[in-house]
Amino acid sequence: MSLFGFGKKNAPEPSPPPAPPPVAEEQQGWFGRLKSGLSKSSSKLTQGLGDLFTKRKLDDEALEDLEDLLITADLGVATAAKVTKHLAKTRFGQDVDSADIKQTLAEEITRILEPVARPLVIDPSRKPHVVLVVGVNGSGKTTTIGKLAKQNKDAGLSVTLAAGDTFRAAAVEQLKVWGERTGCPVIWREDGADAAGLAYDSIAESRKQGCDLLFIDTAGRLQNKADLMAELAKIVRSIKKIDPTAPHDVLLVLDATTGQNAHSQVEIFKDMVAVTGLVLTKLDGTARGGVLVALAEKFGLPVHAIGVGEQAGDLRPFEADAFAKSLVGMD
Ligand SMILES: Nc1nc2c(ncn2[C@@H]2O[C@H](COP(=O)(O)OP(=O)(O)OP(=O)(O)O)[C@@H](O)[C@H]2O)c(=O)[nH]1
Repeated sequence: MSLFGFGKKNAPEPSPPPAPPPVAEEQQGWFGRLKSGLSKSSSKLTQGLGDLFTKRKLDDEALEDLEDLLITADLGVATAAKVTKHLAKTRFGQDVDSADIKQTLAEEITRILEPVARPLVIDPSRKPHVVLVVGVNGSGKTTTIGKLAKQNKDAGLSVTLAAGDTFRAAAVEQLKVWGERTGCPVIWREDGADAAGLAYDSIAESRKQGCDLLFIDTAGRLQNKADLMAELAKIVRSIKKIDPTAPHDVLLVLDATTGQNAHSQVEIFKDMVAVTGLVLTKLDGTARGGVLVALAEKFGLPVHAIGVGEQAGDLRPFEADAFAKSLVGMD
């Protein structure tokens, strides 16, 4: 069973996987990494809460201060209003301290995140299950593909990578490095080749090889929105010519350090292509991790995975409760 929750049918007998670490140890390790990854985001909130609520009556002024703090922590106006409204209903007039607020905050954030915390489900019987990966330059698309390829390969699936960013030789090279690292074949063309043609060929080739899962990387030049839109539309048309049911997933990779700018990226890409889910990267390098909560509240798109570092193990399925607790700095 993969970390990303798929089942495998008609597979050749896999070699026995290395013994996994005990579940508790493994989860603790990830929770520790998640917590330290989100420490910049959580310390902003924790410090703010500590300053506001040493011991304080929850009156209108306190609620207003809290709402402002949540907005500055990138949780978004709607989420901040929702959380403070809930607190006003349940605790108004009571003496509260920062631990009380953290607890309630974590519960509210979990409630908001739970509906969007959904793993990427791969159906290997599609041969291949096609995942188109989109996002602006530098958001972490190629790295995310590499990490997902490794995890799925380790789980026993055959995985192919297609270097659809045919404009940047460096992007193709980077994907080839991940291909070598993970032992996954990479389908690529010379600079400037037609990305839509490459996408078509990569499905044909994956079919021929009986490959379970295909990731198609794309260029993300937002400098010219019309060109990018035309290119993505052409890629999707081309994919559908060979498999009308594909792409089976369209992942939008967002760099969390861009904070509120992530909202406009979702709007723009949703206009261009039918985005089915999000991956948020670089949550380790930012104090703006709260933006994930605002995105969940606003768009309701599934968040499949989050990245808290550059190593393959630093991308994991998104879990609402662990994220909420880490974000508010709880153990
Ligand atoms: N700290 C940190 N760095 C990350 C994470 N994910 C990706 N990166 C780094 O971000 C940089 C950009 O990632 P890429 O995968 O090249 O991004 P891209 O979207 O493919 O970029 P283009 O190829 O320019 O379109 C690389 O240096 C990655 O190592 C993460 O979760 N945390």
